[in-house]
Amino acid sequence: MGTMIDGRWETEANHALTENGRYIRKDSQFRNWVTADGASGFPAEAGRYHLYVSYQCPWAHRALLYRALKGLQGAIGVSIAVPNDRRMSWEFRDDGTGTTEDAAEGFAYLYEAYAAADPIYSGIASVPVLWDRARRTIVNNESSEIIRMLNSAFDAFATNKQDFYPPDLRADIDAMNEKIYAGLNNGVYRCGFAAVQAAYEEGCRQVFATLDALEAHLAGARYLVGGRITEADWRLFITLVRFDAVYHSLFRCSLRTLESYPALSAYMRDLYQQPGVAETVRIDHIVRGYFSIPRANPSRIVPLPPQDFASRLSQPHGRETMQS
Ligand SMILES: N[C@@H](CCC(=O)N[C@@H](CS)C(=O)NCC(=O)O)C(=O)O
Repeated sequence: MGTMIDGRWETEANHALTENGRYIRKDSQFRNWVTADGASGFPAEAGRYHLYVSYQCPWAHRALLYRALKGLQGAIGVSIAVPNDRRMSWEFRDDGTGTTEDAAEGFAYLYEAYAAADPIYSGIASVPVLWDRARRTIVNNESSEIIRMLNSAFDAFATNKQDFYPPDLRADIDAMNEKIYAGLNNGVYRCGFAAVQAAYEEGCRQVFATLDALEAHLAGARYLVGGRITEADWRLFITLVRFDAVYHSLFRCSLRTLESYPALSAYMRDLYQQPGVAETVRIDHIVRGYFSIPRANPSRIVPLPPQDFASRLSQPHGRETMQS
């Protein structure tokens, strides 16, 4: 898939992904913050910041979701990558399926943004990227931080000022996030990218132990924390919505389908039906992108996307009357 070494894209090079057969995710390297008051050097402004994303990627999906939920489409632009094998890193081109050229900077490939931000950058060129058009640099490439910025720093331009990380629920949200990250968001990757049997089995059991616990919790509560939709729900949603189409099959999360969990699948429909969410879910890009990852699928034959996906997610969820 290639990677960046000293500011150049190297098609044949790869950074180590596993240790003792276990998949290890590296920390993101650009960690600046946009703030409402600009004290960080990156003041929130309309038209200044831009998101580089792919509909395939669950981490990028977090950023796209927040842009839609907060009504920031008018203030923050977006470039949508082609969900291909990333031989040259993520590519920006209109392939007729909803991908785009890069209207902000004219980058053909995402590595160009990383090289512009740091001429000696080494590491993966990942989405999402929050890009500053004024300083021509990457502000941040860590989705968990990008969504916190979109949640509050841009409220002067947001059509929805709802706070998904309210102060009174922060400790509970953080605790829930940790479980969901280890057991699911990253847990499915520990299954899919394990290099030895024992690492895969350990990852797979953790994924389903986490799903089982969430099923029990969501049978008695409409949302994860505090009886309202919070960041924890959105961070769970992006993994659930991919589960049956790619994690169950390609990543060998094989014990059960998500659809066989009644509470979790109704909960997923509930979130999918919130305003603005459905447009951010492109199951065709998700399937094509994951099955184009060479180390996960050497033949790169892409299955046809699941039938009636959007209409099944639009069915009644029956959770409106739940007490908490
Ligand atoms: N920690 C990052 C992870 C982002 C990430 O892993 N993105 C993947 C796509 S799902 C990527 O762009 N990978 C590029 C590559 O592996 O070359 C975040 O949450 O923002």
